[in-house]
Amino acid sequence: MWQLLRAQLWAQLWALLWALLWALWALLGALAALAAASRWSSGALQHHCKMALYTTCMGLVAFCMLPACLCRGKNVLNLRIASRLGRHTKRLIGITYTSLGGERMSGSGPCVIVSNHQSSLDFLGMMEFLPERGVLVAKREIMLYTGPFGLASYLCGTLFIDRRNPDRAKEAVAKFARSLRPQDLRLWMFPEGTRNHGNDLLPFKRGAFHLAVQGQVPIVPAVFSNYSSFYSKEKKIFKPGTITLTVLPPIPTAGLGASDVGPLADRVRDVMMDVLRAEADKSKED
Ligand SMILES: CCCCCCCCCCCCCC(=O)SCCNC(=O)CCNC(=O)[C@H](O)C(C)(C)COP(=O)(O)OP(=O)(O)OC[C@H]1O[C@@H](n2cnc3c(N)ncnc32)[C@H](O)[C@@H]1OP(=O)(O)O
Ligand SMILES: CCCCCCCC/C=C\CCCCCCCC(=O)OC[C@@H](O)COP(=O)(O)O
Repeated sequence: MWQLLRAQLWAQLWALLWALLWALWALLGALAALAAASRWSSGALQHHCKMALYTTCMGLVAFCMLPACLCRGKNVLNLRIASRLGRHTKRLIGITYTSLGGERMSGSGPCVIVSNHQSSLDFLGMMEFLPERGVLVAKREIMLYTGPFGLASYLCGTLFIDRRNPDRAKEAVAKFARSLRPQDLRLWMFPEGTRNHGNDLLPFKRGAFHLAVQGQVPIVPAVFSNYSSFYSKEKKIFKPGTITLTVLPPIPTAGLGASDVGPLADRVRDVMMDVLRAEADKSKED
């Protein structure tokens, strides 16, 4: 009797899971079709469809990688799975990536990569260019409030920052800095600390630079080209377009201490601003 009940329960669970998967599949197909069709209709519809498609794909990737991640446990190698699966989403939403100096990402050994942050699309850029043993920094809310994505981000060894508690954030940074060299990590961080849609850079937070100095690893500055001409959350546009990541030569931190962090951050911000300015001048000429 009990065995029959258990078998029935399993059968129901499987049926539910299959129904869920089919529903998701149908949802993805519908969103992709709408995103493609909306090319000829209002920009806002296209924006919403593509964003929904992007978020659903990332959620789905997170969901699908969970069994493998749970078996391996918390490990930065799990992020490779997200990168290999997640990067194909670019085709569905019409984004092409190119890079200049991309070989510097993995070639520099353990390092802190700092890049500008224009929108949530940058997560896709990170998946595209993720170096070997890459690991990300994220606000704590991502782990707490994004379901399977949050759990996957935890299992990928992400460094979570509690922005409402800077002392705790600094402690987490100092602890992580000690593992950069021993674990051969390339930590990718947004020194602006939040999204910035403009064609400039916000003042830099200091965490990334303390991390590099404490861990005695170089800083690798990387600049996503400004894509506000084809993607804008405010203007509700999301047309096809190309994003270029320019990776600059590593800036060493060997021998630097806490008092050097300010000038180091200013220097890195300056070289990144130069890239954005040069790109803006070039697109004016074209
Ligand atoms: C498919 C699914 C898979 C899942 C994959 C993974 C998903 C991941 C998602 C990825 C997408 C993610 C998307 C996202 O989530 S984007 C948001 C990500 N957040 C960040 O990247 C955080 C950036 N913020 C910082 O780095 C801040 O500096 C922190 C938070 C650390 C401190 O905040 P605070 O407000 O305090 O910062 P301040 O910089 O104004 O500095 C103030 C003073 O403190 C000094 N100070 C600073 N730091 C340190 C330190 N460490 N040791 C000693 N001192 C330190 C500093 O020198 C200054 O002093 P002085 O110099 O003026 O005397
Ligand atoms: C079974 C699957 C069901 C699907 C459900 C979908 C759930 C997926 C949830 C989340 C996917 C999000 C993917 C994009 C991640 C990008 C993160 C990001 O860019 O966060 C913003 C942060 O930088 C700065 O935030 P603030 O502007 O400072 O505040």
